[in-house]
Amino acid sequence: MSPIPIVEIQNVNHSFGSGRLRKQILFDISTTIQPGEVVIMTGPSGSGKTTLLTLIGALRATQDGSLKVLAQELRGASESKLVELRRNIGYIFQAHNLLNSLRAWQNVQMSLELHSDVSKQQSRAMAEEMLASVGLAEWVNQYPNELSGGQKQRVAIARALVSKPKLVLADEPTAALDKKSGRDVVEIMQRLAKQQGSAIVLVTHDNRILDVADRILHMEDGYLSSLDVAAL
Ligand SMILES: Nc1ncnc2c1ncn2[C@@H]1O[C@H](COP(=O)(O)OP(=O)(O)OP(=O)(O)O)[C@@H](O)[C@H]1O
Repeated sequence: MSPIPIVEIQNVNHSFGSGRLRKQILFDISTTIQPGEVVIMTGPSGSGKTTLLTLIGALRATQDGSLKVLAQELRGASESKLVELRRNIGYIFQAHNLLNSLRAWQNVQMSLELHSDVSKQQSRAMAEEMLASVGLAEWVNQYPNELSGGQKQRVAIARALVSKPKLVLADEPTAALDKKSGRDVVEIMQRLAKQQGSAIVLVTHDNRILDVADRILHMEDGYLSSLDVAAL
């Protein structure tokens, strides 16, 4: 029996605006993402990548077609279902939104607070362990302002992964990083995804990291196609 897909998208269309200003951005998108898969989405600016990522992340309403995440249909789902689902998704977005008044470990611990089955003591230990696994064992007590861009991004990754989400969505996670930090960051994500059996969907313009992908999806003018990884 094949595993239950993490993401199942069928014939999704998406438009912004209404009336004469209505503009279709996504056209007939279909794809399936399996547990443990690292999927990279590339494509020119404005082609619709972030729109699709936010649809998958239950951050905007699915208008047309079917979009299932962790076997839950998002189209027509109630807000409470969507809130529940979002707890199972790790988000790593470009502006890492760390809270400057909190230490690194507290920023990571925050995302465990939604999980009522974890005690404060446990969640601190889990946060510190996750920071260690992204190479920040010595930095758990620092505030974001005391960290470099690459280190902040690693804190954001630790925060997204500490609750072991089944799905991780990352929008340009390496954009602000130098070559080595960018490489480190995606390799950490890849390793943790494989260990935890999570799926990762990563939007990037950064050609240097394409080799971490199991599959590359290319978006062009709102249409999605698969690129052959072996041919790259
Ligand atoms: N809230 C919105 N209202 C209206 N149009 C929008 C909205 N969000 C995005 N768009 C438009 O949808 C199109 C696709 O945008 P999207 O951000 O998905 O592209 P992208 O491929 O992620 O681009 P980039 O690589 O520059 O981030 C663009 O033409 C954009 O202007």
